[in-house]
Amino acid sequence: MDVLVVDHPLAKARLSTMRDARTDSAAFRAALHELTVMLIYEATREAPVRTERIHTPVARTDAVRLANPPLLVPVLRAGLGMADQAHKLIPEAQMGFVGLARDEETLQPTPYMESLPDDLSDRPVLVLDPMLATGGSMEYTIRLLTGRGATDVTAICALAAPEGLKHLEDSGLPVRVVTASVDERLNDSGFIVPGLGDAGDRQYGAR
Ligand SMILES: O=P(O)(O)OC[C@H]1O[C@H](OP(=O)(O)OP(=O)(O)O)[C@H](O)[C@@H]1O
Ligand SMILES: O=c1cc[nH]c(=O)[nH]1
Ligand SMILES: [Mg+2]
Repeated sequence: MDVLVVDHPLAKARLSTMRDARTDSAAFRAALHELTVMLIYEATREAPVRTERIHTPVARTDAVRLANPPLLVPVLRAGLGMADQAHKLIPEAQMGFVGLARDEETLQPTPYMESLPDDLSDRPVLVLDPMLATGGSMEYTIRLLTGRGATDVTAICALAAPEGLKHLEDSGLPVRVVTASVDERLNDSGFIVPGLGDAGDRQYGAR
């Protein structure tokens, strides 16, 4: 499985703000917005493009556009904090939504919302979720997508745990991961260490 770690100093700085327990909700959301721009920018570096001839005020030249704009899929709640920034970078993208809440006893994802196009064949998909912990929520989401024909899925995460990456790799699903950090491990409660806590609660308050 292809894993790209975006360890640019500016990405590390935003992630450090998110990790710091003193960072309040507004500052946490702002840092996630800025980090999302960097993650999407790197994730789409090799995206196929098409060209068309345009006129500048001075001469004719080639204009470059994405050949096949992706579907963006934020995983609620925490992934909502990445949706607007991703959409600003790729304004021609469509957006689907998946709502999952991890059961904190069993660590299994409980679905509560799904709004996706029926046919995703030939369409790249960017799944937006800041946290890849056990990998259960991402696996659930990717199975929804591959069930609709998706074959080109990229998971965009602020943080990934080694356990979650292994889980996805073992699943055999067609996914690439772009993250700002692969952290040390999960703790006994399934939280990423050192991590940043609960990314949903830190943006929106405790459920
Ligand atoms: O890899 P996993 O072990 O499945 O954990 C990761 C999931 O946990 C968080 O969501 P959470 O269930 O806390 O919901 P929230 O976004 O509403 O807080 C996170 O945003 C992921 O979706
Ligand atoms: O560390 C973690 C693990 C799962 N979900 C989170 O929001 N944080
Ligand atoms: Mg949460």
